[in-house]
Amino acid sequence: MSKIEKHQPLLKCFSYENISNATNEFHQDNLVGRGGYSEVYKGVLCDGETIAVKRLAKDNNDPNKEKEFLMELGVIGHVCHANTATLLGYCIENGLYLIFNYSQNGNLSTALHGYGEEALYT
Ligand SMILES: Nc1ncnc2c1ncn2[C@@H]1O[C@H](COP(=O)(O)OP(=O)(O)OP(=O)(O)O)[C@@H](O)[C@H]1O
Repeated sequence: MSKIEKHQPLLKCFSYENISNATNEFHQDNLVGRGGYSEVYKGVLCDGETIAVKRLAKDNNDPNKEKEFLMELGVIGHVCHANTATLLGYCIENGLYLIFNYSQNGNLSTALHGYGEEALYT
């Protein structure tokens, strides 16, 4: 059992084939956003569920990026809010990936800034 499976037993471990098929091999048409160290792609799973796949940029010069990814997995995995996308799982094949349900509101930051300060307290 991997460290991730041990600490996040409720998260699904996706195969690379699964997320690659869902995003049409990470086609540029499916690119919906860029973060500080990642790219986010929209995808559709076989069962029709729409997902957002956050792909950690391949940058071997910065070991902190992998640490950040694992931290996000740990923190977001426990956050539940109407305006946040739910973390469904991860993939650790051919890179590092976080899989969220696709949210029209984007991510937590977009939701908070988009809806004003009161969103922080509701
Ligand atoms: N679950 C989601 N559904 C739809 N769009 C999303 C989702 N998650 C992220 N995005 C889009 O991707 C963009 C970048 O993602 P995000 O903001 O999570 O990266 P970041 O946290 O700013 O940067 P990083 O995590 O790489 O440091 C967002 O602004 C949003 O447009």
